[in-house]
Amino acid sequence: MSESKQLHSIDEKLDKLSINDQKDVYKILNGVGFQSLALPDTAKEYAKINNLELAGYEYPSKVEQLRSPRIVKIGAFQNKLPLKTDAPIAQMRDALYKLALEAITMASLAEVNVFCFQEAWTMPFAFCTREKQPWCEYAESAENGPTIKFLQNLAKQHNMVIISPILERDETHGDLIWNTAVVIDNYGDILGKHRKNHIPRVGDFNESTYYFEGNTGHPVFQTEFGKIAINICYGRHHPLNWLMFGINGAEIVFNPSATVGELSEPLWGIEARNAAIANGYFTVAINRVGTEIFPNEFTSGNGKPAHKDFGHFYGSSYVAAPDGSRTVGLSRINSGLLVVKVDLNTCRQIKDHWGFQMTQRLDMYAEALQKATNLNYEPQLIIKK
Ligand SMILES: NC(=O)NCCC(=O)O
Repeated sequence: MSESKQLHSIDEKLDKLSINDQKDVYKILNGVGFQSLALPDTAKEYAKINNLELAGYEYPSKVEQLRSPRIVKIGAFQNKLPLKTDAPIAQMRDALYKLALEAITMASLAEVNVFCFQEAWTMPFAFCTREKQPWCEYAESAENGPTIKFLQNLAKQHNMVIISPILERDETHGDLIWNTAVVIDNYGDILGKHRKNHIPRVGDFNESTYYFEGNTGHPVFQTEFGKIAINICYGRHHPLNWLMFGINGAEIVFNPSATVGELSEPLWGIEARNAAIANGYFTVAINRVGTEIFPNEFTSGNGKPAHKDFGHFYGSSYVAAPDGSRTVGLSRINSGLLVVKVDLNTCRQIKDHWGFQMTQRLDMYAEALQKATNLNYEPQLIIKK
C-alpha cells in the first residue's frame, strides 16, 4: 500500500464517535490512568513549524505521606527516514542529526527528562537486504562514535538523559557489530550500554546476518530521573527478558523498535502493556515510521516475488503504566514526539495493590526452568491411562 493510503491511526477513527461513546470506548480500550497533558505553547509551535507530531499525557500521581513524588517526563521519538535509503552515509547521518536536533529541542521545550529514539535510529533498517555494504559502514563506537559525541553535548545542554539505540562497532574487540542502546546521562556522560538480547529470525528481519545476541545481561541504569532499562525491539516477545529488567529494579523500560504492519501490528499494543502490568514498571514502546525502499531486490523466503521494500513501519508509539493503562499512540504515519509525565512512586503503589511480585514464585520457576533446560527433560504431561 502506498504511504498516502496508510491509515493515520486507530484513534483518528475513534474520533468519529460521539464524545460520550468515545469516553466509554477509551475507558475500556486504554484504561483510566492517563489524561491529556497541557504542553507549553513554545513546544507546540516548534512542532508545527518543523512539521512534527507532538502529544502529551500524564498519569496523575497519588500523594504518599512519607515519600515525595518523583515526577519524570518521558519523551519517545518516532521517525521516518529523511532521505532515500541509498543516500550517501554522511548525508543520511547529517539529515538524521538535523531531525534529532529538532526532536531534542522540542523535547526540551516540553521539559522532557528522559528521551529515547527508535531502534537503530541513525540508519535505514537495511538488515532485510542481507547485504554487508554499504550498511555495515553505519556501525560506530558506542563510546566515541560521532552519534554519541553529538548527543553528549545535547544531553548536557538540556539536562536530559538520552537513550540512543545504534548499530555498534566494537573496535576494541574484533570490530564486531552489535545492536546497542547507549545511555547518556543528563551531564553528558555515558552511563553504559545494553546490547539487544534476542535477534529476530522472522520475515525480512535478517539481523542475525549482522550481529549476535547481546552479552550485556539486563542492566538497569540509575539516573537522576529514575531507574531505567532498555529492551530492544524483538526482546519484547520474550517475557523473561522483561522480567529480568524488573528484577533488577527498573522503573521505566524503553522498547525502541523497528517493526512492520504485516508482521506485528496486532501484537504491538499488547506486549509492552502486558510487561508493564506483570513487572510493575512503566513501558515505552517506540516504533519507526514509513516505508523504506532499498536499491536491490531481496526475497523473504516465502515463495513470493523478490521486492525492494520492507513494508510499512507503523509508528504508533505509546506508554503503558503498571496498572495496564496506556496512552493513545502517536500516528502510524508521521514523525513525532510523545511526552508522558509520570510519578515513579506509582510503581510501588501498584505493586502493593496487585501483589504480583509478592506472588510470583520465582524459586519454583527457577527450579522448573533448570530442569527444563536439561537435554533429558521429560515434559510434565499427564496422559489418561
Ligand atoms: N527489529 C526487530 O527486532 N524487529 C523484529 C520484528 C518484531 O519484533 O516485530
